[in-house]
Amino acid sequence: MSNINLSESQLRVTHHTEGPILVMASPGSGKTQVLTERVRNLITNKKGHYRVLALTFSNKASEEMRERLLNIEENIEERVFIGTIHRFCMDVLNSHGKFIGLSNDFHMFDSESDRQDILREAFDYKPELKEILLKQENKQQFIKKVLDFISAQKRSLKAPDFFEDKIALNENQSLFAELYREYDNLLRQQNAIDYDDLIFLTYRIFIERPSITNFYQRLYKYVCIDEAQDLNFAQYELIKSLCNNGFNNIMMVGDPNQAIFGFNGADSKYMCELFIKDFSPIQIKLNENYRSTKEIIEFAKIINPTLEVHGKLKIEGEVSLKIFNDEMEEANWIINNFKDLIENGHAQIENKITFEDCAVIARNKYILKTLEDQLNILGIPYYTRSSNIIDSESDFIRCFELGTRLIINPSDRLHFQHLLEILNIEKGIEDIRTNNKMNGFELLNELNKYVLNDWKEPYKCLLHVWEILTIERPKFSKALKILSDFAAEYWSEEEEFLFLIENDLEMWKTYWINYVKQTTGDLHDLAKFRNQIALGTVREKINKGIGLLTVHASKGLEFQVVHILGMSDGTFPDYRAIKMNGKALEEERHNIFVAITRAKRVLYLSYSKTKVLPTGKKISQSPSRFLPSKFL
Ligand SMILES: Nc1ncnc2c1ncn2[C@@H]1O[C@H](COP(=O)(O)OP(=O)(O)OP(=O)(O)O)[C@@H](O)[C@H]1O
Repeated sequence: MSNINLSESQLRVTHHTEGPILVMASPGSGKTQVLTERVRNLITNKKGHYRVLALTFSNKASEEMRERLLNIEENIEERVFIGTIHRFCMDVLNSHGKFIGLSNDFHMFDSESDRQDILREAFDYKPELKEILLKQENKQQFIKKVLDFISAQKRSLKAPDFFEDKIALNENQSLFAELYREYDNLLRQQNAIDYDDLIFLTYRIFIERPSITNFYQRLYKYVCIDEAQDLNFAQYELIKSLCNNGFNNIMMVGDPNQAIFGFNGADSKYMCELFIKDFSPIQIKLNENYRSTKEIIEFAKIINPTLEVHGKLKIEGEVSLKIFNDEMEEANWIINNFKDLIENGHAQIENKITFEDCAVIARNKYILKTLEDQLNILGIPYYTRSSNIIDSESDFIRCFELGTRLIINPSDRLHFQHLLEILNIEKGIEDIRTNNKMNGFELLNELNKYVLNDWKEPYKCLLHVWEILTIERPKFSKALKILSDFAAEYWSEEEEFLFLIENDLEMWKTYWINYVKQTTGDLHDLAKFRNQIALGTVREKINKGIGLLTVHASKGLEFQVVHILGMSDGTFPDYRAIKMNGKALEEERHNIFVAITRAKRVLYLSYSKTKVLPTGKKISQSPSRFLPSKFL
């Protein structure tokens, strides 16, 4: 049991067991807290062989919930699935993907560049399509447009064949529909799926295979969904398809004022309107704020006048606006202020302040660049929370990584091509390319014949390692040790090169350790490991130093001191949203609302009167329209 005394309304939520429930609550009111406590109650108080499905919005939120629950029992995973909706879908597809034609060892093409390469291949496939691409003035933009279209279709749960009998399509729509079909065919030929497929294909399983849906309903007696205001159509329909046939122990928790994923098709109407219409849940509101000081809550009310919230902290706190001449002055002030707070403390914060208590939040990561550069120069610790998949930086480990992809999935032509590019092999491999009878290791072994001088020795080591990963159960740590020993000797004179390799190996070691921690002994499997990397669940969790966060990455977090920089019109709110107005501008208001409500005690906001654009042009800036006039 946690040592927090829950309020009466919070207890109503945590003690609720049967039937649907909707908890709509403001920032800092304890949504995550009650969700975790309810899961704890469900798994400790009830008897029977069921599990709880707790779906969170980010890996970070799952980790937090898992950590809070770990003190109940060690094998918490046996009683509850805690993870993102994408991770849950990955599990369903791993177990039941074959019922909709996926092979057991399917692979996820996780990066945007992989998707672009597949689409380029689709253009190459038919001369008439290639011609259309060649005619485009901005090919990159066109490719992006097609990929956005494909994503949008998958998010609307429309398969390529949806367009087949549609006579009314215009020329452009027919072209995009054809590209969608080709793109999906190419993915499947390579035994791969993309990120959007996770939801879409799982939805198909639940719709097309009632016996599987029924199995999940019996397994998971209770479904809990955090940050439900950010569900999109496909995610909502997926949850609904899982909870059909009278299964209704579903809980949604969220705050419509914090809906900030509109660009992803998310809309709080799925929680606020459709969930109510489809499930008739009991509704509980939590309106007490346990996080922030009075001044911060007052400021949040100015940004969002509809906010009904009662602050529980008696402390005043501080909110102030700083105006600077340029971005460099702004960055230096932030750094000096943090140094001062750490050295001398703050009247509104009783304990000593550490770098980890402080965060800087911006509308997007580019706004943080000047500050990040300065922190690097001064050697001040900071971390960012990027959602990007990090590739190995050294060619040697990148080859290792690409080879392991081929071991998992020999049909993966895309990454085979990337491997050829690094090894600089252009000719002579047609017979390997077209031979689809070889397994991954045989393919890599065959490639050995074509490896050129500089790569001969390193490739021999790679082959040895790949063989270990193929014939034994994956001894991943042993493989990394062999690579490390080889590199230390072979590149002993090339310090810089060796440094990159060691860094990459360190990263892979962490990934593997985190993966092993998350799975039970005999399930370790290279394909599943690769897919967890793609989902970001095994990434290194760094939170040492000052947090440098975008608004989206700051979701659900809290800090003693928050500094929001770049508070100029056009930056925050973003100029595109200003142009679009309406819903887009309203979502910007949600963004600023999320950012300010991360602060517990002290909140600084700032903007600079001038800014230098990437073109080198200097422009002047005016304060954000969201800043209250009493501040200016
Ligand atoms: N009853 C309570 N008494 C004291 N502290 C509480 C109580 N409920 C929650 N808290 C604390 O308040 C803070 C905010 O809680 P939590 O993160 O669960 O809020 P939230 O509603 O999920 O916030 P947000 O939507 O802004 O992310 C946490 O530090 C939590 O431990």
